[in-house]
Amino acid sequence: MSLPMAAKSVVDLIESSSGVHYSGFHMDALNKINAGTVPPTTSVADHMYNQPFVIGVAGGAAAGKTEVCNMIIQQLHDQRVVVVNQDSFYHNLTEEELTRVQDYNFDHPDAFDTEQLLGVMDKLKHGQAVDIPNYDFKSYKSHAFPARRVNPSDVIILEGILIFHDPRVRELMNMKIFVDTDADVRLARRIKRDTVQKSRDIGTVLDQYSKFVKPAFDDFILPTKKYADIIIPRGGDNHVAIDLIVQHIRTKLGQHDLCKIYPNLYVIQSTFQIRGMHTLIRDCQIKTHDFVFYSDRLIRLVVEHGLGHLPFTEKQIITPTGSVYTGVDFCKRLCGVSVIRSGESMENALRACCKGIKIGKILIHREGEGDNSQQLIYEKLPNDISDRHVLLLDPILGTGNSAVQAINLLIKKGVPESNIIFLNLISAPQGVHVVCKAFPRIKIVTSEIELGLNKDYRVVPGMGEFGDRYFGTDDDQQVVVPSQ
Ligand SMILES: Nc1ncnc2c1ncn2[C@@H]1O[C@H](COP(=O)(O)OP(=O)(O)O)[C@@H](O)[C@H]1O
Ligand SMILES: Nc1ccn([C@@H]2O[C@H](COP(=O)(O)O)[C@@H](O)[C@H]2O)c(=O)n1
Ligand SMILES: [Mg+2]
Repeated sequence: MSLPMAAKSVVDLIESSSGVHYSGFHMDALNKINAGTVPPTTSVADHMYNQPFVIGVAGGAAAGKTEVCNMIIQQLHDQRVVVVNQDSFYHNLTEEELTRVQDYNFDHPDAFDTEQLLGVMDKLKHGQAVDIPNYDFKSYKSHAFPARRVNPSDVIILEGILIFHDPRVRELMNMKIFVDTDADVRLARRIKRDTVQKSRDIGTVLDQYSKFVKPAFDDFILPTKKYADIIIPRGGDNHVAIDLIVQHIRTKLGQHDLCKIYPNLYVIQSTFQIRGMHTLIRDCQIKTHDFVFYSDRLIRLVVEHGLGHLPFTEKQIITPTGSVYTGVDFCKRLCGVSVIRSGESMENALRACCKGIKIGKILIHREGEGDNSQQLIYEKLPNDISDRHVLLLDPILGTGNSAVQAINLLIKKGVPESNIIFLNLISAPQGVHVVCKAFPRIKIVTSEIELGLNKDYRVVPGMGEFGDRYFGTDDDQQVVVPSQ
């Protein structure tokens, strides 16, 4: 698919994204677009997908790597996380090797099929599902059990004793963790695990340990500790380390690439609740009352987040226990401005948060579809707006043309650019570029960044004509349902 020049930079940007949600856009949607059943967008390339956040977890055998991975997964409960174990890529043994399995070194880098692992990671990073062998430690075979289907995810954890050994594998990782557990503890756990789970006798376990496991740890595993970004002593017992790691991953996942380019763009932290609400209101089949209910919930979150960016002053009060509480006082010089008509859907949430707030209005007419097709029709703003912080309300940022008109008007009225906070439910990258480039000091708060704009300059995946859907005037609206 060829791309217009203007859209290319957005595609490049999206390609390099480190993984926040692009409005639930997935490969099947891309396939439909390629098949012509969904209108193409101005910013879709064949290789567009979310780049997962890849975490490497290395450490000696029985150090607690799996335990650490499980704890990370549990704490990242609102993200799609998948673990890829290096064990899955053990080479199958030849008949001869099988007869003398006690002489086989399972702790040597050559025991693993690293090319296959790289192939799997390449597919996952390109948004494709993969089938990963399910290695059987008892029969030493990688095809004894059915393969495990792994879908592309927000976070991929690559776990294994020698996962830092090959530089090509290391390069895939955004974060490297080394689980550093005392050798005696590792040996004790290994004896227990191998005798109970693998039904091996203790003599065999100890022979393998002294012949291969310990030397390989010293020669190959320990030397990779230097590549780690984080070393976790005591493995899964180290709750502080796990908490810090999870916090870091959350920050990275929440940091959209656009946010890195434009520090004044704030995408609210995605949770299952937020994605669930987006799923509902984006659904073309939803009933008006549900659309309003879930839009209101999301709008409230955006408004609350936006209010958090207002300046504050310190305030001390006395609590009923007679204690002094040092808190903050809300910013009082504040008003809202809604862009008619969809912006009016955000007024209730603003009123609910800011008692008695003044709300002005701007009506911009969209004439034609291209650039510079907007016309200011009406405005009614508080007289003293230049002294106020302004929360500009428009649920959808598309091309950015209306937003630029509205912001220009506010600036003409004397509002300092840095006093404007633009609140959206969804924002197209194109609009973000246009607004942030024209007004680098305003803040944009949004709940999701969209894939882009279609040939009609409509936001996709989008949610249609927001005002019509919210105010129930969308009865005769055509809905394009992509064929399956
Ligand atoms: N913090 C811990 N306390 C007690 N036992 C643990 C702990 N972490 C792991 N284990 C046990 O030790 C064994 C090895 O842990 P595992 O996480 O599978 O290690 P690895 O994946 O590094 O080989 C398992 O049987 C596991 O249940
Ligand atoms: N057939 C096999 C294959 C591997 N091992 C041992 O497993 C250890 C790696 O797994 P971890 O979960 O502990 O990382 C490694 O030390 C191999 O010796 C085995 O015993 N049998
Ligand atoms: Mg393990």
